[in-house]
Amino acid sequence: MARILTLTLNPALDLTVSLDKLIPGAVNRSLGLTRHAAGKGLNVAQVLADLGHHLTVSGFLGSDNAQPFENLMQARGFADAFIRVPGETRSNIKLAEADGRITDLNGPGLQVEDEHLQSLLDNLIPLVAGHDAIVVAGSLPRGVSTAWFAALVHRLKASGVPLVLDSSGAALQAALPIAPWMIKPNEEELSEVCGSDLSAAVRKLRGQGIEHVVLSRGSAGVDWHGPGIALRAIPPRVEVVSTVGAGDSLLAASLHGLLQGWPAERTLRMATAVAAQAVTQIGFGIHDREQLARLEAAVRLQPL
Ligand SMILES: Nc1ncnc2c1ncn2[C@@H]1O[C@H](COP(=O)(O)OP(=O)(O)OP(=O)(O)O)[C@@H](O)[C@H]1O
Ligand SMILES: O=P(O)(O)OC[C@@]1(O)O[C@H](CO)[C@@H](O)[C@@H]1O
Repeated sequence: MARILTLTLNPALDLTVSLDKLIPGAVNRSLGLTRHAAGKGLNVAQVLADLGHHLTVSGFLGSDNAQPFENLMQARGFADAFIRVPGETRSNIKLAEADGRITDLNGPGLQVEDEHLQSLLDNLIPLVAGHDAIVVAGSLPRGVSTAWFAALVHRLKASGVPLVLDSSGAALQAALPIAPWMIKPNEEELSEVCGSDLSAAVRKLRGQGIEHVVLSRGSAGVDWHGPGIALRAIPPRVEVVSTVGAGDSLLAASLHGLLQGWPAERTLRMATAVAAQAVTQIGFGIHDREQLARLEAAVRLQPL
């Protein structure tokens, strides 16, 4: 199995509040609260670990509330390469309604100073060569400029290790010209940075050297454009508990199939099933192999 490095510059404690129906401006009675150490790169790492890979996880972590993250890393056997920064890692609030609607309230994140940026580089760059793939995922905390981020992505790409990127807004925009090996935007993220003609955007991105564009389309499924690959996957209907992390699960399982050298159809079928399973749960990872096999059998694939 592969050694994979994930970078979560802006991790979060996900506080998921379950409630029947959200009425903004009213006193709402919740049904329950769950708390997970999370953030896109860490979520990806959990799915990859369940698929048998060895993980190193990096990014910035607030030293005042690092315990849940340290517990996760220890329980999962992740190599901890996070740089500690004074303060608290943000808490992101997810309001999960009974009909499956999710409202995200994501915080801005830690204040990162120049010394922490330097520590991250000093620590991360020597690690890169020992890995088979790098995943850079999520937003940027305060103090991390898009220019610094782009320079980092550039260095990671120059290492020659396959680089996967999942970000949004200005960070995504700044990193696209560097042409990561694979990107996984959702439709909204791609149209925000490339305009509303998504087919033209995908053609342009592929033309500038991005090998795999995995475009996630929520409950409508996934379009995957790659070398000799133009495939759409339509997931089976599932009972939605929380869509948080569905994109991370899709990315992780797609990377798994690619690293295993599987045919595109097998990879996309499995990744779509892993993502569909993710929406049936709060939290991250593959917990029910039988359900996964049933979901896989029910994924429909079409040429694009
Ligand atoms: N209701 C659903 N039923 C089945 N599969 C779903 C559903 N919602 C999402 N998925 C699967 O999860 C994938 C990722 O979802 P989405 O496009 O919402 O990603 P995302 O916005 O990056 O998610 P997140 O950032 O919350 O991880 C979709 O491409 C699809 O395969
Ligand atoms: O604010 P970002 O970094 O864009 O996204 C953070 C986040 O919403 O992404 C994950 C789901 O993909 C959650 O665990 C986490 O709270």
